[in-house]
Amino acid sequence: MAGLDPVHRDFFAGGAGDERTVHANETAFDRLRLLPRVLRATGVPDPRLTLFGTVLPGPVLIAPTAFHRLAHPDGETATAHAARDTGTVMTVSMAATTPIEKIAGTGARLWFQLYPQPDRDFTAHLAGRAAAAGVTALVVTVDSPVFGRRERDLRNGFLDLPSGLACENLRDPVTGRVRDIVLDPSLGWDDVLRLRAVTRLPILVKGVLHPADAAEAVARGLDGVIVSNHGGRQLDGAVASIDALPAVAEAVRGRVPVLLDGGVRRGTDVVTALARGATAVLIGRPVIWGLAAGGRDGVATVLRRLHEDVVRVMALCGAATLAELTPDLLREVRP
Ligand SMILES: Cc1cc2nc3c(=O)[nH]c(=O)nc-3n(C[C@H](O)[C@H](O)[C@H](O)COP(=O)(O)O)c2cc1C
Ligand SMILES: O=C(O)C(=O)c1ccccc1
Repeated sequence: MAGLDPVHRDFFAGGAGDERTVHANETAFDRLRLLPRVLRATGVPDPRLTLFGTVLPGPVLIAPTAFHRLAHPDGETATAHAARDTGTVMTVSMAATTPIEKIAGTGARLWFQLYPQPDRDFTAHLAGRAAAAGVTALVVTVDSPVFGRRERDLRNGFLDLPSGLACENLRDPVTGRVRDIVLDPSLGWDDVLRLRAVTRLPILVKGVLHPADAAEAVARGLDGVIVSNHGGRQLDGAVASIDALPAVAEAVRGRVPVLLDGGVRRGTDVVTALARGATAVLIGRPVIWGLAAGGRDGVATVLRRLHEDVVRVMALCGAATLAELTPDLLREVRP
């Protein structure tokens, strides 16, 4: 195995500023301890859930991450094969280095993430292209009016993909050239809602931390909320995802699914997030590390181990189903 180029490792691992939020996403779980129930005769727990009408084998999905071909030559195709092998959903990044049609050829369940582009026609084209390829939901990332200041990348001079790799889904249908991703500080709710007119797919907003924004998303008829600080890569100093979750779940009141990403590494983290009100979780970096270490099989191993761990932790907590993961199973302790 070639191993990751240290510059690319920094791109994947790193975050904004002092990486306080990167760190906080993981350490915030340390303050939350489980209060297990006993003698509940659960048998083997059932970790399945239904999301947008589809039964998934468990509550762990793949978060959108850019540039998989920097981690492994098979790139997003390998990740998608692993998603297919395990039955989970892969959220394909707008910054994928493989065309969505090729990723869809694996037969995996896919969602597609996008940043609405100032060129509205191109955004509509992209949503239509993803839908035509067979994705079953759109994820609109709303925490990126500008790029976070990623100091590792600045130090390393990592600015762009090496030649031979490109954001294949940004190919202009007319010119055939790959467009640059434009982050748009003028983006508003109306820009997200414009996607409603071009697709019947469920639309989730990703990157919500404030409960008022979650309430707004529901009020505007969006289909799901992803509590996320972009893995600490955007606003350094933003609250850890798991700490933003309770207020968001309270604001949403079960009207739409509330997903969470950021710092989820173990079955205990998954169970903690669900007990705090998440419907499901997504993982970002663990997928990249599995991909870099072993391609399709590496990602499948990460997904399978986490899945098995979730089932074990459910059993140890006395929970037969995900619905039994409730806030009474948690205690907050002093660090
Ligand atoms: C290398 C990398 C690339 C990412 N690219 C995207 C992206 O293209 N679009 C997006 O919405 N989020 C992106 N994210 C954020 C992830 O979707 C997710 O929010 C985050 O990785 C979750 O935290 P975790 O890595 O601690 O699991 C990226 C994260 C990483 C680490
Ligand atoms: O790295 C990221 O977090 C990210 O979102 C991204 C988006 C577009 C291109 C490269 C990275």
